[in-house]
Amino acid sequence: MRLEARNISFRYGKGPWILKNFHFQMEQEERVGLIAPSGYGKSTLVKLLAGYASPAAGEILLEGRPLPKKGYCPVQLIYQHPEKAVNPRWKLKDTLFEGCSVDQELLKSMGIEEEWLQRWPNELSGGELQRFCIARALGAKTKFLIADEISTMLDVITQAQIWTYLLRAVQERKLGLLVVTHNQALAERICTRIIDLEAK
Ligand SMILES: Nc1ncnc2c1ncn2[C@@H]1O[C@H](COP(=O)(O)OP(=O)(O)OP(=O)(O)O)[C@@H](O)[C@H]1O
Repeated sequence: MRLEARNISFRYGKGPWILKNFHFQMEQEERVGLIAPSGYGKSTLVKLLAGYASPAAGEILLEGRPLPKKGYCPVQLIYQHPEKAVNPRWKLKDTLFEGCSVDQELLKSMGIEEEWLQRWPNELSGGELQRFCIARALGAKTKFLIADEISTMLDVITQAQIWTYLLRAVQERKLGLLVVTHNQALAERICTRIIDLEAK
């Protein structure tokens, strides 16, 4: 299965063009690293790829078709700040089961303790909360995962733990993985291909 941005252009309102006639494609078998200096449009591109925004021109295609307009999106985006990606007024069990059902085995494999489900988001550490967000993104219909600077705010031990869990899930479920990072060493370690937007 292929995820593709075909000749897309995008700008916020009447602002400058962030992406102009831009092409990107990756296969489900790939783990692609996307690197570029701050402000180059990495987060904008992944928002478009996951269907959170639409390009002004061009198309986002999954296996040659537009992303579904309703229901579960097979391209799931995980953000840098997990606390901004969950509703602070919902207990974690409600957040987790909002989009799709998540099986117990998956929770266990992500190191999520059942008791945590009864807690509020601010009662978990950043690393624990990020694991929730990853588990939430791993619905049965997910085909591509996009990780947008997901470990930047975490200490190195928690970073290693997060990537171990995530890469195991990607391998087991044969998901495509797109990793947005400023960390070239991380990209080289986990990715099968690296795209440098600055060099494009
Ligand atoms: N909601 C928005 N409204 C207006 N401009 C925006 C918005 N979000 C981002 N931008 C602008 O779009 C450009 C690209 O931003 P984007 O966040 O995609 O870059 P990035 O490469 O992910 O940067 P970083 O590495 O710092 O996260 C920046 O100039 C930014 O100021």
